Amino acid sequence: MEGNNKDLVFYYSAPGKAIISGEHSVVYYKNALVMALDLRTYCKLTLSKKQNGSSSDHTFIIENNQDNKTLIQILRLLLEYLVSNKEEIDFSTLQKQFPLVEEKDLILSYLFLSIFMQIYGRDKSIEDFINAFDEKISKNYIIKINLHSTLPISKGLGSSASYFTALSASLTKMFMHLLEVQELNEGYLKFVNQIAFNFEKIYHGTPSGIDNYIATYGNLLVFNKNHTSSLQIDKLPYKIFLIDSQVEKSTKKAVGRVREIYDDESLGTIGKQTIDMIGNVTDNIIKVFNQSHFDQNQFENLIRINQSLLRLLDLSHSSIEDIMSICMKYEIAAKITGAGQGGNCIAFVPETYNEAREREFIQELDSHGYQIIFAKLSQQGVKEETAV
Ligand SMILES: Nc1ncnc2c1ncn2[C@@H]1O[C@H](COP(=O)(O)OP(=O)(O)O)[C@@H](O)[C@H]1O
Ligand SMILES: C[C@@](O)(CCOP(=O)(O)O)CC(=O)O
Repeated sequence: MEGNNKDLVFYYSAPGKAIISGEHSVVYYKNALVMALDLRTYCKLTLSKKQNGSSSDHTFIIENNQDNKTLIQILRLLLEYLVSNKEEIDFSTLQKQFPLVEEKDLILSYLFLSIFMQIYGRDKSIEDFINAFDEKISKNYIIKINLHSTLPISKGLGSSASYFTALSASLTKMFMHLLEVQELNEGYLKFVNQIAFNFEKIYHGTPSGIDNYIATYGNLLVFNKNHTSSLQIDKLPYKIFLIDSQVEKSTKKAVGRVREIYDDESLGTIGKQTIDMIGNVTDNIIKVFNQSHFDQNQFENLIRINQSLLRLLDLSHSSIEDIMSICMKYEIAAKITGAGQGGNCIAFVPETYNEAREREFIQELDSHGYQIIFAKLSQQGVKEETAV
């Protein structure tokens, strides 16, 4: 927390991710191997004291680089609605209550108030909540939110989780400060991870939780819906190329398609077996990482098998197939990363790969119109940034 001119700044960032193996099967309680990327979403909250006599209309301002927009004043109405409803509210019910509010504004307000209410304490009365909200926040402060990201959005690299995690991290610290809460029962990171997970559900329906987990904790992790562990590896023996298929994808749709195949009795157990095999491939990849000698050949075979299995689940696309055939031509192991049907592919270019051939590979992808991001593993999950 730093500030100029008496403003207080709460500035946090969270990374995106690339799934090395185990997308989709992770939804079915299999292990997944996931790495945090050095591409992040940054959320800077600036808390300024209101001048005497200023109206309370500008409690909440979202600053984008060019575009300044005041969030509509639904916060109080939303707060009244939330505190008067004791059951868990699903987002579609909430949307019906506030039909005139744009989805993204409603999500942001809901996130803001969810964190406020949890930190203030669920056992308080409606009046307590409203008074605390007015006294500690809306009467006294203007909160500016500045968000920016180095992560491509909606491309299978976990932008939504990185966004929710960075935002939750900053808002949590801000409310802890405003409500004079020193510590959270479950601990700060666990709290942030849980909030980000709840908001991922709004976008994705039934997310496994992998994206928010890696955004919170960073590093290279074996993630399972029931447990997680980190893998200690200083450096991958590969350069990571993230290749954008330029095709829009929807995680909800892709996860739904896999569910259809999984549940389709006319297909027998093909769906289930494919998910089991992806789980198996992932466990074998994890073994490769745990061995004292990293067996590149075995790793690359497993990545190719993984891609074939994802294809079986209808997660490919003609552009993805095109990328795969270029990778095959250059003998580079690659697969979809994230939900598939579009978005990004991950290609593993060995550190020892011939440089001239690597340039040709890049040129060929480029000539087909595919953009590449060269990404690195990030050890760090959510972290405080220095305000300038
Ligand atoms: N920096 C950001 N600012 C605002 N919204 C964001 C940002 N990053 C992600 N989002 C939200 O997340 C959605 C993308 O979610 P999703 O399709 O799951 O992406 P990804 O594949 O990157 O995880 C966007 O449509 C947007 O609503
Ligand atoms: C397909 C899935 O395994 C990963 C989705 O990743 P993304 O939303 O494409 O970044 C879904 C999940 O784990 O929730």
